[in-house]
Amino acid sequence: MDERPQENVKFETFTVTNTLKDLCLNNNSVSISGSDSLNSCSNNGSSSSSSLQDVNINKNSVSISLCSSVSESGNKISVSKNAESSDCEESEKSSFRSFCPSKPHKGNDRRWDAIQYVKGKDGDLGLAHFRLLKKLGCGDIGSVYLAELRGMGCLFAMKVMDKGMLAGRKKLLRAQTEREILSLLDHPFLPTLYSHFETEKFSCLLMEFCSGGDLHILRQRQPGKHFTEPAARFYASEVLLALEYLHMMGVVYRDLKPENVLVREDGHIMLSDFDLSLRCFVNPTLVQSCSEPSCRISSYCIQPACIDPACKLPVCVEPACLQPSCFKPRFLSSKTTKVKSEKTNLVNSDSFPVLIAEPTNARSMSFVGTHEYLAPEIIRGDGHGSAVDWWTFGIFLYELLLGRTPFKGNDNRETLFNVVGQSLKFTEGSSISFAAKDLIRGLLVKDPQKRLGFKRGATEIKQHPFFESVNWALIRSTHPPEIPKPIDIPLLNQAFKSSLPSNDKGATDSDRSSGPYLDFEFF
Ligand SMILES: Nc1ncnc2c1ncn2[C@@H]1O[C@H](COP(=O)(O)OP(=O)(O)OP(=O)(O)O)[C@@H](O)[C@H]1O
Repeated sequence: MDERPQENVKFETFTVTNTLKDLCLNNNSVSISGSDSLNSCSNNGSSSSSSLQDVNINKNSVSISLCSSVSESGNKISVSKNAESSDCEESEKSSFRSFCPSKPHKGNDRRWDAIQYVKGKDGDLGLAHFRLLKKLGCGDIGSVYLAELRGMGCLFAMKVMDKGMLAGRKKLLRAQTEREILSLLDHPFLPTLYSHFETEKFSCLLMEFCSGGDLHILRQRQPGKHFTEPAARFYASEVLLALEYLHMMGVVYRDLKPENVLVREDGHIMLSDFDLSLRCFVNPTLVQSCSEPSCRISSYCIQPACIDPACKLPVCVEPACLQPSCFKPRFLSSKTTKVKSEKTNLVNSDSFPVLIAEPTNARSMSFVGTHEYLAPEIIRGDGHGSAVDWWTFGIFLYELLLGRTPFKGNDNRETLFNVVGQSLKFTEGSSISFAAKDLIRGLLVKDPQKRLGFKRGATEIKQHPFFESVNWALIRSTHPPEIPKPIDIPLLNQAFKSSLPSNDKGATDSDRSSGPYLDFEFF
């Protein structure tokens, strides 16, 4: 199996956060509720110019020297190594119906009900409520286990993080960011955070379990180690919808790669791993878009529209044009006047309302991602926004279709130089369609402002001929290219028992999991 080096790089300078709790769009109204918080922001638009001067990378460390006029300082550098399920037993207990206002799409999910039932019965959740069946994998900030909620027959993926380790390795903020982002999400192709609980030693996230492995593993199993075009289109279109939703929620994902795209038991995907994501300020702005005279009123802002807390913009809504065809919700910052006016022009040139939800003005100077997937603007240290996700989407599609990434060098340093300086090439004789190549070329444009998706976000990409056959509204009903084998819980239980050390074989489940100091490494 071809292994990608498991390092992610992270060079963090600042984080702008936003808590957009709920964005609700329907035919007649746009309503946004939530609270914005600016946790720490030392750069919101200050000019910066950097060039890659020297990059030294070895197995365990990354050091980057930037010839830079970026004024932010105090930078931290850290290098990281790197189903929808029917598994719940139908039981009387699950007739307990939970109300989940923050995740309206989970209303009929039995796992919610099971969790609520146990919480209602026992108070808070704890490790003793679960039987850990298997270690699914291990990331930079924790290990993920397949966990069964005792007596309910529901499977979950439980991410367990050692709080001492997080504090010692200064990863508390990463863990907190991931948790905050997970708790915002309610989308079919993104993970559901069912619960979070703490023990004295561990912080545990309870998420949906994906039984189909990840797309990296699945790709290796394909003939020629690449997907057919219809299969690649299927996975890419679901990922695109997930990215679109994330951008709407003010999250720039920044870590797209096949390893982070998990396959649910129904064959649809789930994007995972948010600890490198950037939360940024989203500024929903209603912009007129129709040419009817009644709509010729300037932009509407429905929330103060500035990253800078000192900026006091009026809250204004002009009711005369609150018709569905008359506005487009946009997320724009007052800091990027040029971008804003370009976008407004673009919006006005369209005849149909289009949802565009791009925090393209968000700027981070962090050096994060996986080398082969890093966008040129991240490597150059130019500052980056949501367009990095469209770059990584291009690399992702290339890898699904061709079985390798386009700029891979002999080592990480060469890879980074290739990303910045080498032009895109397709393997001689590769049989991918013109539409696929054209889409990849549009996405892998080195200048983020000229990249497909920069101006109108996912909408622009969805309209590309490569996706012509995709019915976006019914994508969840599309038959996936592959459906994983169902999980055999009794077999897992048996494997779990035989994996116990011999002197533990007589121990009951409750013996093993009741204490707060459960040793997670015994698997
Ligand atoms: N919901 C899930 N269902 C099934 N397997 C999962 C799930 N979440 C994570 N995994 C598995 O657990 C492994 C560890 O995941 P985790 O998100 O902690 O770290 P990672 O993806 O390796 O990256 P990082 O180091 O950046 O956190 C993954 O490789 C994945 O295979």
